Amino acid sequence: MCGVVGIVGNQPINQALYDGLTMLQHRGQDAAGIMTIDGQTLRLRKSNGLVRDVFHTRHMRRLSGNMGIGHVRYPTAGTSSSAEAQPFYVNSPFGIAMAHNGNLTNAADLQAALFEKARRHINTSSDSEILLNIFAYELMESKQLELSKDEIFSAVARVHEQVRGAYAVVAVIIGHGLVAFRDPHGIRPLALGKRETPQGTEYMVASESVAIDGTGFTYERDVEPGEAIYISEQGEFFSQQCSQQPVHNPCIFEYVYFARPDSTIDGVSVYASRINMGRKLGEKIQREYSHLDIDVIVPIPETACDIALEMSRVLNIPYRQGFVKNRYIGRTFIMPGQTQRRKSVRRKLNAITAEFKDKNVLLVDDSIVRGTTSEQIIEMAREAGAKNVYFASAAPEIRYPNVYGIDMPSANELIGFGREADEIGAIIKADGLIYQDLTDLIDAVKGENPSLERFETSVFNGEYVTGDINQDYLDRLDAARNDNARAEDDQDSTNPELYNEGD
Ligand SMILES: O=P(O)(O)OC[C@H]1O[C@H](OP(=O)(O)OP(=O)(O)O)[C@H](O)[C@@H]1O
Ligand SMILES: NC(=O)CC[C@H](N)C(=O)O
Ligand SMILES: [Mg+2]
Repeated sequence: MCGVVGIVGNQPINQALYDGLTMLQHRGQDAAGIMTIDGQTLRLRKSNGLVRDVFHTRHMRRLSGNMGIGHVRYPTAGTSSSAEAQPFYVNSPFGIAMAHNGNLTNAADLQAALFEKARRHINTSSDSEILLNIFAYELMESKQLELSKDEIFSAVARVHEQVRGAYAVVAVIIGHGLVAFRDPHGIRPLALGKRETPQGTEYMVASESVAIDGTGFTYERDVEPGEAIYISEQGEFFSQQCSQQPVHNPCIFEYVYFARPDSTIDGVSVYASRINMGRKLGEKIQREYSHLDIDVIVPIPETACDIALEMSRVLNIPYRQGFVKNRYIGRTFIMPGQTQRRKSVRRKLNAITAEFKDKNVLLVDDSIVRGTTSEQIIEMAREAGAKNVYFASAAPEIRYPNVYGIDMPSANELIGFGREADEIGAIIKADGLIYQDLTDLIDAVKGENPSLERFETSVFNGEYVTGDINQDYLDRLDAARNDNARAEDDQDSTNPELYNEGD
């Protein structure tokens, strides 16, 4: 799940882009990049690493100009090579840079079509470079030396007709302005903000509203599914629905895990939805598991803390922070390899022995994906002296791969694949395992915005909203992107960074 930002200002925006990316760091820890436009020149810095490590003072000085975009990356296609860090750049037409959150499901077909019809070369294995080239190709359709807003919007409409999957995009076009658009299902989030200055209005687009709040902009609204926004260099604002049939299916996993609790996505406060998840899960335990003798509820930091606190209220059982999180270790789930993920759990979380000794503990997490965290945490609770260790997950069993921007490409790597709760419980060695029901999870989010009728819930029920995913597709994805295949790919990925300005 990457994070994107874009700003059209009337003063240098490098610092605001940097600050926005810092507030989106939880969406991608692998690489970061910023591209600005200064007059007729695109200025770039991108590399592997956290935002604070990628941008030093000398890079920030280079990123001049009043308009630009930024990206934090969590790879879901291609490799982790710095050559695939974003934004990507293409020189024709005009000079375009793009940053993308999501994952395309017909990338291979698009790449072949691009070569057939336009002899366009894609230099990396990133789906985002393909998306940029499709957009560039469609902008080429206009034969004028200057693009009108209508030509930009019809180019986005043609992108929607060809591209399948999830994409929330920000792009800048030299001599024109910033374009942002969201796929017709609105799977990945994209928010719009504004800031008034004596020189006029400045605009910001970002994956989450938290980046808008944190940089002194004011959150206005979300970009609609299928909608495109164009803000010219002069600060004129235009928007248009570019899809014939937008159907809103926001990814429910944003609310479970990805997004920060202080963000609002599609009219839903992420924090409030997590409180609702805690309430629903607490009520299920009250209804169906009242025989469990629980002394204490302990969250697995960090995302599950809000959920567990609400469960403690519903169940009237004390909440204790039995694990301390090392604030210098990042999120485990979005790390690129299983070895790294396994090692990180113990480095990241440490038990406070007294909180477990001789107690029956209910551990609470937002989700169980590969089981990396839950298995080790239960072991740690036992080592700390717990009597019985129960485990509750605020998301239902994750049984199916994700193809829309969450790196779960292989069903075999999911602990919930083909297993029922008691089998999963036996593997993670829990004395009891309770999952949220999918209807309750949906109600927890929908309760905050009843106008949301559908969600992207494929990891729980195997229903893929774009309608183009079959078993054959999933088998190919598994073969290409399971952990072993990826380790080999990453070793081979010595591809030079074509457009980077170096260190
Ligand atoms: O079953 P697994 O494969 O271990 O994945 C699920 C775990 O990973 C995530 O935590 P993470 O450490 O990424 O971030 P957090 O600090 O925001 O909870 C999530 O909150 C679960 O704890
Ligand atoms: N998580 C994402 O949104 C990833 C974007 C893109 N597919 C990449 O791998 O770079
Ligand atoms: Mg966690």
